[in-house]
Amino acid sequence: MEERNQWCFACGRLNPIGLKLTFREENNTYVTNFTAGPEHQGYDGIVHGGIVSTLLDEIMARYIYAKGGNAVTARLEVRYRQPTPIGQALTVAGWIVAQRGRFYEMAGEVRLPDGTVTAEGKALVAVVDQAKV
Ligand SMILES: CCCCCCCC(=O)SCCNC(=O)CCNC(=O)[C@H](O)C(C)(C)COP(=O)(O)OP(=O)(O)OC[C@H]1O[C@@H](n2cnc3c(N)ncnc32)[C@H](O)[C@@H]1OP(=O)(O)O
Repeated sequence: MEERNQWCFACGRLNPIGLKLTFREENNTYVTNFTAGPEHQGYDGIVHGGIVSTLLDEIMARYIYAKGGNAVTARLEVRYRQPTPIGQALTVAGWIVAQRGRFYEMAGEVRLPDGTVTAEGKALVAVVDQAKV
């Protein structure tokens, strides 16, 4: 991995308050695991919706980044299907739905260990010139 972007809140190795996500690709799907702590909650025991949104944003945009594009999120939609608990190993997955030129239509989800989907994401990810990111 190149040394740029090491302070990314979601994936940077150097960010002391970041989520420090690591990723793998499985069957054309980009995947990370994350266990939220008390510092990530909104209501007691429940992961803050902004953090859930961050997880989905990251998994969808970073998949295109990992494929070599300078990817930015152009649009993000999150459907919170049920509260996401802290203290459980979440699986966050993202995949490509369609490509139109430099725009990728993406989808993603947050799952509990038993497979329950707590949140679904849709995103439009744009590939931009390196000078812009
Ligand atoms: C270390 C790796 C980390 C990776 C994970 C990080 C993920 C992120 O959080 S990225 C940060 C958040 N995102 C951003 O900051 C992006 C900010 N926005 C931009 O840079 C630009 O608006 C950008 C690149 C999306 C599009 O701009 P630009 O390339 O100039 O396109 P532009 O000329 O405005 O639009 C052309 C057409 O593209 C389409 N389009 C452009 N933007 C959008 C959009 N947001 N939604 C839908 N369609 C769009 C439209 O069809 C548009 O035509 P029209 O304006 O007539 O509808």
